[in-house]
Amino acid sequence: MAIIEVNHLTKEYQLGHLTSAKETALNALRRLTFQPTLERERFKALDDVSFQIEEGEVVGIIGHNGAGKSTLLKHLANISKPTKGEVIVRGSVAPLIEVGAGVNPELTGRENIFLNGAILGIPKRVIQQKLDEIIDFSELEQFIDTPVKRYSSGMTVKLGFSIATSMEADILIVDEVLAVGDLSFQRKCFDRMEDLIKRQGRTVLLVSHNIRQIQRLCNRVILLDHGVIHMEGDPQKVCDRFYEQSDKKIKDTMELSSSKSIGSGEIDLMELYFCNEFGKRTEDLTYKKDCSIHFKINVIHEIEDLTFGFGFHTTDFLYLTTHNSEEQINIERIPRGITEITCNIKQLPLLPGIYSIRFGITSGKSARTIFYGENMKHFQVIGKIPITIRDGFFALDAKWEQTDANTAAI
Ligand SMILES: Nc1ncnc2c1ncn2[C@@H]1O[C@H](COP(=O)(O)OP(=O)(O)OP(=O)(O)O)[C@@H](O)[C@H]1O
Repeated sequence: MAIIEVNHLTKEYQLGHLTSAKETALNALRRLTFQPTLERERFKALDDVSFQIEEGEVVGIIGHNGAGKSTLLKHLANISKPTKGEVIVRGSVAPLIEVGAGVNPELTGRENIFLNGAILGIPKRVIQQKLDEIIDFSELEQFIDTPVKRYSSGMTVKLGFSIATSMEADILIVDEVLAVGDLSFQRKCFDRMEDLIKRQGRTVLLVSHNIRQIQRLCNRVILLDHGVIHMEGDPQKVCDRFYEQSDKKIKDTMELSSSKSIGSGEIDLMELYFCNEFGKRTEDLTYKKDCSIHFKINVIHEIEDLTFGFGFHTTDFLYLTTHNSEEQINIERIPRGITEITCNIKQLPLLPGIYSIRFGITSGKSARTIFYGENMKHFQVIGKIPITIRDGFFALDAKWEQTDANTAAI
């Protein structure tokens, strides 16, 4: 029998408040005249969600902000009640939801350890045995007899995590906590989670925006989108879908963002577009395929000795290429009117993701700026790459070889 069963779970919240004096007065009048009052708009944070989790499974829940992840965990931890549907949990739950959840601010760290143990039905004697280890892991020896309300949020999470992961509940529910606290503590938490999962075979539900962590720790992933299960199953496939969704979202919002440019007024950039390896206009470039970038300019005054350059940058302005080497071209003279300058790129080395372009034109040895713009055009690089090279921006065209084999040393 599944350890967790979620059947047609729906959670509705009410949107906004009836705060305006007019609305309040109108409702009073309606009540007096026995008419129905104005209702606040309702919306579904979870909409008919069903799934099951077997004992020993490690399930990741991912999705964009507001997708319903925390709401779902709160129902599993019995902190929230469904509007419709049911949640069946066959075992004890150690929830680590929201900073400090499960931790009472009025009590000291030590008292909280006993309180949490008692809630999970763990005998005092057993908690006593675990006490040193919990305090040691939390790195809070000095403050363990201080009320938690005097702790920083990072300290509260350290305490909460140490308690939740030491109590040996059947199910551990963790919301985003691995991203809190200092880096060395995050590392420790991650190692402990791996230990709980791999060595102890605990059932774990994990919410995180750190998709890499989810992929590494979980054997199943649920992708939530606007309160419904968008996809569920193999971590790599589901996380790939999430990356695709995120890339598209960034691209959609990017197209609305404006570019920044300065210029002397002698030249205008009229159009910037890409072509694929077959010379066809495209919005998306493909990793490791040839492509070209086309700059259509309007020369208002004839200028001599021009240098054109461009570079790629990330959407948060990390420059990935300089624009003073191969990305440059010198042109002696361009007449007035519309001209197109094209740069051909062999086997685009940018890894799949969203990028943008900066573009500049200078004149003469002094490199007088004629035009310079950043964020001129956002584009997506697509292509299949192994999941292991998801981070970084470039793939080097490199080959390994063994250049020396010294067998004598063995
Ligand atoms: N108590 C509440 N009252 C009203 N709306 C709420 C309440 N709690 C959550 N919501 C709304 O429900 C939706 C889902 O919220 P939830 O916190 O579950 O999302 P999430 O996927 O965990 O998001 P995030 O990644 O930002 O933490 C959001 O639109 C949120 O504003």
